[in-house]
Amino acid sequence: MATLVLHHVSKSFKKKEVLKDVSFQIETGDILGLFGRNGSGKSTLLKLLFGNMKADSIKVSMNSNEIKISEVIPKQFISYLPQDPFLPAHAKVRDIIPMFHSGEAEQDRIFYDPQIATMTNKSMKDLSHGERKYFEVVLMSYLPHPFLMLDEPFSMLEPLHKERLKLFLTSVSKLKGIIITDHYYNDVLEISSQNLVIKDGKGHLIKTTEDLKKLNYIL
Ligand SMILES: Nc1ncnc2c1ncn2[C@@H]1O[C@H](COP(=O)(O)OP(=O)(O)OP(=O)(O)O)[C@@H](O)[C@H]1O
Repeated sequence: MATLVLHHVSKSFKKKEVLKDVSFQIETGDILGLFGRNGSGKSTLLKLLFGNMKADSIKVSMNSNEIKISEVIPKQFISYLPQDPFLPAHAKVRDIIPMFHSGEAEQDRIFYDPQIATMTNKSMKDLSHGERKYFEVVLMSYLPHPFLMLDEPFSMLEPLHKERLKLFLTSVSKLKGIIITDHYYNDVLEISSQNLVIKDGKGHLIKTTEDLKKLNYIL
């Protein structure tokens, strides 16, 4: 069982204060849904936590010990799927799997996933947006990191892939804590155990779609 606590993160871009005060705590077994309108700071929050963008202030604890953000990647605390493509365009799916997973069992799980088995000979550039997303999520999910952050994993997925991915992420969450930000809020709410809306730079814990209305995320 692992616990990740983010205390009071803040970030401004020049005079624009995007995040003023956002905190949360997640544990193995949790799926945290992260919502907010376009430009509210969701992707920024994930980048600050991963360490590929510098926060103005941030405090993170892992299992009650404060950690440095610079430790997140080398110590394999959190894996992160960014919104934009990050895998080499000309590399084939079958060659990418062993780049991320040296264990035979993990490789086989990914190779023999029914959706991925049909694309192993294709290069990343030849996958559709939905095929690429599905592959990236599965690739990241089998990493050993106790926490996983997914930026828009459901974007452009066909309904069948989306349903499969929800089942898959629910099973992955038994072994790790997951943070998902996605505007497909109904899909996220279906599998999440906690939900946070970022509005005016602050985090608001919510429970229902009614709360999303109150925070002007939906009508
Ligand atoms: N590197 C940067 N330099 C300047 N401003 C930035 C930078 N990155 C993000 N921003 C600004 O910070 C704000 C938050 O951006 P962010 O991408 O985190 O929003 P988001 O909530 O993920 O939005 P969306 O739902 O559209 O993906 C936006 O106004 C954006 O323009």
